[in-house]
Amino acid sequence: MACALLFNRLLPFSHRLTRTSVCFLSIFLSYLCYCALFSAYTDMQKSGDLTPSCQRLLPDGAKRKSLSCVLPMDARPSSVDVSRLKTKDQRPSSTLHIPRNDTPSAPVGYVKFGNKKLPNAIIVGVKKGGTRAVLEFIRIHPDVRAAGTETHFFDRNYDRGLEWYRGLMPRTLESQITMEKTPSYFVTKETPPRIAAMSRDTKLIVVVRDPVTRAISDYTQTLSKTPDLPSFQELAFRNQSLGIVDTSWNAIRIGLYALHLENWLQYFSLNQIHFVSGERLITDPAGELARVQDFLGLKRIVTDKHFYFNRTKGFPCLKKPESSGSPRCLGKSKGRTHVQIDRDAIEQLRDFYRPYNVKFYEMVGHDFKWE
Ligand SMILES: Nc1ncnc2c1ncn2[C@@H]1O[C@H](COP(=O)(O)OS(=O)(=O)O)[C@@H](OP(=O)(O)O)[C@H]1O
Repeated sequence: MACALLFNRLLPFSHRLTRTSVCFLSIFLSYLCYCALFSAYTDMQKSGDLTPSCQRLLPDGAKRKSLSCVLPMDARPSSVDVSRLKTKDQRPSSTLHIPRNDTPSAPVGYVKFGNKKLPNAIIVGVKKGGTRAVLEFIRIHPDVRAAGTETHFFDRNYDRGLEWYRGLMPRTLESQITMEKTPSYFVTKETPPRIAAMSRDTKLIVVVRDPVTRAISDYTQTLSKTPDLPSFQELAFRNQSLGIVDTSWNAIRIGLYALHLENWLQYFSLNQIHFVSGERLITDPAGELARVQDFLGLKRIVTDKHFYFNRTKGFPCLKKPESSGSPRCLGKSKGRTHVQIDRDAIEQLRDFYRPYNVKFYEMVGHDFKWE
């Protein structure tokens, strides 16, 4: 418009026809330029040419710390072939799924790498053995990601199917291990064949603890939720004066490790199962974690420098990460003061468990020294 007015004032009428043609021509040329630019931009989006911004976050060698890749919000396709990412380590398993509005927790401008995979390793037990500590300690390893809650898939939720189970897992890069822990698996008869049906290569971790202490810990937890529970002795013995133990009580039954292990060995070989000492996990967490990392085929990254002994808690806790945050101890339900049980009852239970413990030591080739 401004162009037309200017021309009207400055030039005589005879030239107006030519001027109008020039105006139309320039509008038409602008339209052509706009079309060409727009189609090039759309092609770039379709081809997923997002490499430059991802590469800034994923330099060679920066293996898997960068789980997010910053993309401009207006250049986000729903699923992008990441075969263009330069190195294998930069690539998630097959496709880069970029969530849309169904991930409200993701910060604006960020997308997540990786896929949800079925677990490669499961902490299958034992209840009150120290399973939470092992999971929380191993998951600080950059090559490990874990489901936060106990899924109970193989014992209570099996009917929901493997896709439901997979949906509970965190996203992982191809090189990362997916883990979960559900301590009741170890004593559930159906679990070993079900895990074997998912994958015979699944690595299994069992955190074991003196079965007498474990039973008292289990009872202490139940009592905290059910204050009118009968006494420990009433539940543990059918006849205490005759020393007859009630093996139908779960708190006792769980500690018969040799019996449960026999069931597992029908489906898995011993070298697929790693036993963590619940006692040493408290006195030497770094040593136990070194063995767990070896078993999982991981570089020993979780070491002494990650732990400190918290005197108030009476347990090892995780040190403050370098970047930010605060030191982390497990919650109040871990490391409770145990209910006092009389010495005779404890001695009777030790006598009861001894042959089962010895059998267990023989089976696994390690003496846990529960005396
Ligand atoms: N670092 C650290 N901090 C706190 N607690 C620790 C730690 N390492 C091992 N433990 C022991 O873990 C016991 C709880 O075991 P679980 O996590 O397997 O319990 S549960 O089955 O998930 O309820 C818990 O048992 P209780 O002491 O009887 O409460 C602890 O003894």
